[in-house]
Amino acid sequence: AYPWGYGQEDGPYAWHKDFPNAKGDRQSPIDIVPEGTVYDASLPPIFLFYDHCNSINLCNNGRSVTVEFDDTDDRTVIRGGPLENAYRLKQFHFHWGGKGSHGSEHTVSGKSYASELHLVHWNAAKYKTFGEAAEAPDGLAVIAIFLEIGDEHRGLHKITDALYMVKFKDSVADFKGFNPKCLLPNILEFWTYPGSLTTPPLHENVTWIILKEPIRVSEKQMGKFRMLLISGEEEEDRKRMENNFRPPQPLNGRKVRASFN
Ligand SMILES: COc1ccc2c(ccc[n+]2C(=O)c2ccc(S(N)(=O)=O)cc2)c1
Ligand SMILES: [Zn+2]
Repeated sequence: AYPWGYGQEDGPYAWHKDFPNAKGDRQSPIDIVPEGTVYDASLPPIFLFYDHCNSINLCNNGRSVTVEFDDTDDRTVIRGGPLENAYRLKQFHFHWGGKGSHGSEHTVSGKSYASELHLVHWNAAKYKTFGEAAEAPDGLAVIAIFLEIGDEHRGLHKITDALYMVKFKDSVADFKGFNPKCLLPNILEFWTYPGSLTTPPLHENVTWIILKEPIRVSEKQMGKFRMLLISGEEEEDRKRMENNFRPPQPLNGRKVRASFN
């Protein structure tokens, strides 16, 4: 398949050549303008049933670092918010910058955050596998959490202390027993809108749920993400994994609803 990335030649501005969805009318991320969102009092709160969740491994796929979950039963699901039924957690991953406060994919009134965490869920009530859901119109729901620089985050330590195990592209390491509930902010107020995957294949089948409250992580913790490489162990020119974010895309009249006033 077309080797896409985030560089000058293979980055977001070139993806349309192999992934026509890139110029679709419901692409993600977007710039969220709070004054332009609609407060929807009928939106139920979002519920994360993560108590029996268990992570399996940590992977460096050359574009991001992901923590994969056992999604063979309904032990780790989200419900409520804009969702018609339960969506099952499949993986989470991050997008980040090279330094400072750039790195998030969604922005709020043009403000970027240092990083953005995506908790990727699939509609297990209607589809049998993630792959099937990933091709279906109501297949995916992603919860996005902004990371800003501040004190170190105790929950994130387990991840940043394990990143050295997956330094190179296509490396995988055991990573069991991690529960991402510890990465949630205190308040689960959110914006929601219909969008897409923010990486190829850019499928336009994602219900986005963006938490308004960021979590704080230290510069040192962010630095450990930037030590990851997009190059494989055997390659001589080592390239860092950083700035793996897609810029905001046209809203095209989509409605962004807010769960709060
Ligand atoms: C053929 O169908 C697919 C579907 C999904 C694929 C994928 C390849 C890479 C990542 N994924 C993903 O699972 C994926 C990609 C992007 C995101 S994001 N950044 O949360 O929008 C979430 C999940 C292929
Ligand atoms: Zn993502």
